[in-house]
Amino acid sequence: MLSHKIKILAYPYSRDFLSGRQPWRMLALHEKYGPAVRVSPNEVSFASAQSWHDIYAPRKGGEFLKSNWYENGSFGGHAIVSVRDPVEHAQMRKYLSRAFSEASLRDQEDMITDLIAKYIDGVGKTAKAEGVVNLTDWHNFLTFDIIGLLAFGKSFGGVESGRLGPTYSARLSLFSQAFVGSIAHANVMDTLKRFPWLGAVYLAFNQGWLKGIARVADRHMSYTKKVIEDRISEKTDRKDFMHYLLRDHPQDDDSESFHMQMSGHAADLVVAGSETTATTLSVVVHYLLEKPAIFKTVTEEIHGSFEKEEDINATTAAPLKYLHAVCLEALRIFPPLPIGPPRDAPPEGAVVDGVSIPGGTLVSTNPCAASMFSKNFHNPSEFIPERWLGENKDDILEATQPFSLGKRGCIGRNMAWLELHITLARLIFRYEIEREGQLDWIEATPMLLFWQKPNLMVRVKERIRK
Ligand code: HEM
Repeated sequence: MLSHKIKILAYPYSRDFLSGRQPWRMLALHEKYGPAVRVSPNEVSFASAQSWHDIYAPRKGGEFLKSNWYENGSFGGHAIVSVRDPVEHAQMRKYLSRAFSEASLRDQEDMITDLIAKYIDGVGKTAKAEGVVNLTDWHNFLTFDIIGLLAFGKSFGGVESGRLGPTYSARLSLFSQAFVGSIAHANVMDTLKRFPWLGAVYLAFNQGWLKGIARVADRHMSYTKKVIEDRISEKTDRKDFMHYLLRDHPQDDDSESFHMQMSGHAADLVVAGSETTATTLSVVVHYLLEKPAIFKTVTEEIHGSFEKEEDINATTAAPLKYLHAVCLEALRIFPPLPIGPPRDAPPEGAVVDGVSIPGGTLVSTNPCAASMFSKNFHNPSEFIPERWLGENKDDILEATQPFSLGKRGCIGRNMAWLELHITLARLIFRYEIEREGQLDWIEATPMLLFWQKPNLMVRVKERIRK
């Protein structure tokens, strides 16, 4: 039995999920009912620092494993993000870790910086030609290009063309269309699983639509597999992810299952590593434009630290304390992964944040709710980088865990930090940035598994350095 401490709600969880406002509805429920809320018959949502620890950190006894929600995606759940079996995952994580080690990141830094330099130039050129630039697009170009280059051996050509030009549309359009399709598929399947009876009725009336979505997901898989086969047969000494995966993967063969697994990893890396980083970049710029005093402080920090833009690299940008605090605050106020990563309670049950949870119950910590809960942060809707600097007795900082934690925590967080630090430091070093029009970021950003980001229209002008 679920502990008496939590209320049972007749809550239209999946309807909210499809409406795009689910993270904010979850926050409202937590504000009303507390840090543990039972959101569907077999599911409890949490919003506390302790729950992050209890559910996701390594623990003695049975673990909380990824739920069957992860099987909704493509490649049948046998790639790094979606695999559920802990033994299979540990094996994958071990050989993937080498592609994400400090040494590998150093090998990859030049490739990443080269794309960031193209992004910086491209933003300026577009502003000159068109007056305004949509930074949301440019952050997508940049982060998809970086992961494209590292995971597939080919950038999508976004920062080079700066528009849906022939190379870009041929590669990214197909991929992103397929990507969105596969996410929509995952979303619908998730909703149907929660309400099997309703699901059966729904499916009976919507066969064509569902088949359409499944076809797009299939296209995603075939396209990914083709690109990976090209990469596997390419002779190159480029130190991209595939270099390490092909070197360290235990199965040294040319079989269909080997190709499928490499394709699955590459697809998972694109999904996990591009949208999330692009969201953070846009959220940082949005809030800097909202808060001129904060923008001024971070600009002074960057200008006080560098003489030339080329001096900004992973080693020199990482110590910029205020910039780092700005990024942490962006990750708190708008967590890039908007859903609570779902886990099954171990068969013998467990205690999460003081609540007894029976075996098999679906649990998660909701990132938005935990990051914005008034019991965790003072003025939670205010963008205050100072929370992350010096002593802080007002906030429970561990309540926000944008990269999650434990064995299934983000393997790419060092790479994400590298991208955030260099990109933002170089952008702010080179340009004065002004907003064009108005934007309420939270209102304008629905969530459909990933955030559907609004346009971030800005004017940029090269700074004249004294
Ligand atoms: C700001 C940027 C990022 C954020 C906020 C973020 C967040 C997360 C979160 C919350 C998880 C746990 C997901 C879950 O339990 O379902 C995760 C896992 C993961 N992330 Fe990231 N991520 C970011 C960037 C990246 C990058 C750049 C890469 C790769 C290039 C990456 C690769 C992965 C992978 C492979 C996993 C699955 C790890 C495993 O299960 O062993 N992420 N990330």
